[in-house]
Amino acid sequence: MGVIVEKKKPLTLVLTLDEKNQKILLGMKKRGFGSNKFNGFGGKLEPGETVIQAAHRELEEEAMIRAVDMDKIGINLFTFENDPVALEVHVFRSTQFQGTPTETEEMRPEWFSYDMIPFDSMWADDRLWFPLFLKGQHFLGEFHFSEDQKRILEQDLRSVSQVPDEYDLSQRKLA
Ligand SMILES: COc1nc(N)nc2c1ncn2[C@H]1C[C@H](O)[C@@H](COP(=O)(O)OP(=O)(O)OP(=O)(O)O)O1
Repeated sequence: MGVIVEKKKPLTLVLTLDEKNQKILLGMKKRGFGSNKFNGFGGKLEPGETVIQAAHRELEEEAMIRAVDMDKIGINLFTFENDPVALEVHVFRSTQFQGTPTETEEMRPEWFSYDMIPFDSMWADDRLWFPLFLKGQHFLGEFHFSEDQKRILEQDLRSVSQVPDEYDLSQRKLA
């Protein structure tokens, strides 16, 4: 079962929706972790930064847009075979923004219709939690990946009424 997790690293992930036209803004990651995959915009926290501050900053840095609203919709805890550090990814849903999505050093933004989301070119977990996300349902997920980061070996996903500030490792379902 799962892996022994010694610590977790918080990260942000912002997904921007055009609800009127039923479209989602994704970015092709051009470098680093998850490169050559479409994903939302986000990354690590800088020293002294809160999760929400990091979410806004990363969206501005990677897509050149400023979110007007930001709803924390879920947390996904990712573990990998033979790695004691879990990634705690705080997922945000934004429906209004200022500016024009623009290609940056890290990401190439592109809009996709809800029914044409390129799951084959995304992380394997995305097709599992996106349906909850698109419906606006709050969730907590755990995904345990193979060492090569390609396959999900175990997973747990549940709707919650409220998303906690952080993922309580003592409550892990895959422990
Ligand atoms: C493992 O499964 C994942 N699925 C999804 N959908 N997203 C994930 C997964 N693992 C990580 N992420 C997200 C979380 C972040 O938004 C990015 C990774 O951020 P990165 O490591 O690139 O952080 P930066 O601060 O931008 O990195 P630089 O140091 O390169 O600026 O992926």
